[in-house]
Amino acid sequence: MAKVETIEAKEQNIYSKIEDSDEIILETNNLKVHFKLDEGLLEAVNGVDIRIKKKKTLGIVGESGSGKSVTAKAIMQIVESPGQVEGEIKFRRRDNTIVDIGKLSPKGDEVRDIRGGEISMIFQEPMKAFSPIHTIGNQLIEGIMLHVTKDEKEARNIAIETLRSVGMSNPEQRIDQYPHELSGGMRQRAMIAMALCCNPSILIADEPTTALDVTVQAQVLDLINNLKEKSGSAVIFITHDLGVIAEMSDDVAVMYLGKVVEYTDVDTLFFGAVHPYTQGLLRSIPTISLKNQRLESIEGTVPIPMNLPKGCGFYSRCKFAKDGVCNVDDIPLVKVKENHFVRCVLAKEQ
Ligand SMILES: Nc1ncnc2c1ncn2[C@@H]1O[C@H](COP(=O)(O)OP(=O)(O)OP(=O)(O)O)[C@@H](O)[C@H]1O
Repeated sequence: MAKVETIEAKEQNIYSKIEDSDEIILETNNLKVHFKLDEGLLEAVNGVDIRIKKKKTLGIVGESGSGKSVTAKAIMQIVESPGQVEGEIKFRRRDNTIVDIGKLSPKGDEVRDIRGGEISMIFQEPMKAFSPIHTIGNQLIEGIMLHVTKDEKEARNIAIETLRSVGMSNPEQRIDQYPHELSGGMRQRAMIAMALCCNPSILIADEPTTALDVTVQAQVLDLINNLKEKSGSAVIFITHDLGVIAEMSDDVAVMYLGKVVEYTDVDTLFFGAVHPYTQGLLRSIPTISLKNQRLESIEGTVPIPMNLPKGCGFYSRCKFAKDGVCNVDDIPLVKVKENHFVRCVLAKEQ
């Protein structure tokens, strides 16, 4: 087992920084999103550091409630009230200037310019992305005219070509249809077209295939992979499904209770995971060789991130948890080897 360096990751400057690497297009540093509720302070995202690299996909995986979607919403500056965002969200704009999205006004011009134009998002449910009272074309053209060209005819042509590129048949006619007139798979394609029509530097896909049947799911995943190759965009792919992570990701951040608990490249994740939570997720994937055996699942559920005790967030569900060791202080993310970081005090013993 690799030797664990027990110095806090950040102190060692384990990640290269956006200023030092042309490869990095977005980085978050100590990103926090808290909701002040009547019941107490809900710490949905609690100190997340991620790096998004050009032409690469970062998969974010974890069970429901681990803070994946709220992390994405913070990057887009679309966290609902009463959410408060803290920490840095440094983004390399097309002109190579670096802005801290977290410091921009969520309703200001610069955020609007970035959102939809340079960073765009696709959701699980396409009806969320479309207005039901306007045609697909009107909605695509509006975005293109805001970010790409003021010429309506040119914008319509770009919209048609983008619909064609995502595999929409008959785009010249489909463009004038309303969202409810399209099938689920076609609506998903239209939403991807809307996200891509301005050629974003980053595409955030939040469980984009969960609601689709298996064949359409595979087509949509292929589409995202192909478009990444063609357009050079980076992708943040959010899912609870490790099978999809294997297919889509270059790097992976495993999230639990608002924190990244393991961060590494996709091969190391599948063949050398160290965190007990990641290992539990891996044991719950069905495989052909395990066809007749019971799958293990991680007992219990992700707690609500409110009034949390000190120590490891996974303590209450961890098979290896040690009283007096894991429940004393907050656990830092440590480097186990190059490009592999784990938040577990027992990582060394495993
Ligand atoms: N608008 C909000 N107000 C209050 N709490 C919220 C809000 N949005 C999210 N949360 C809480 O923040 C935590 C993280 O939620 P989030 O949606 O990011 O989880 P997730 O990992 O994306 O899960 P899922 O896969 O179910 O979407 C959860 O406890 C959730 O209940």
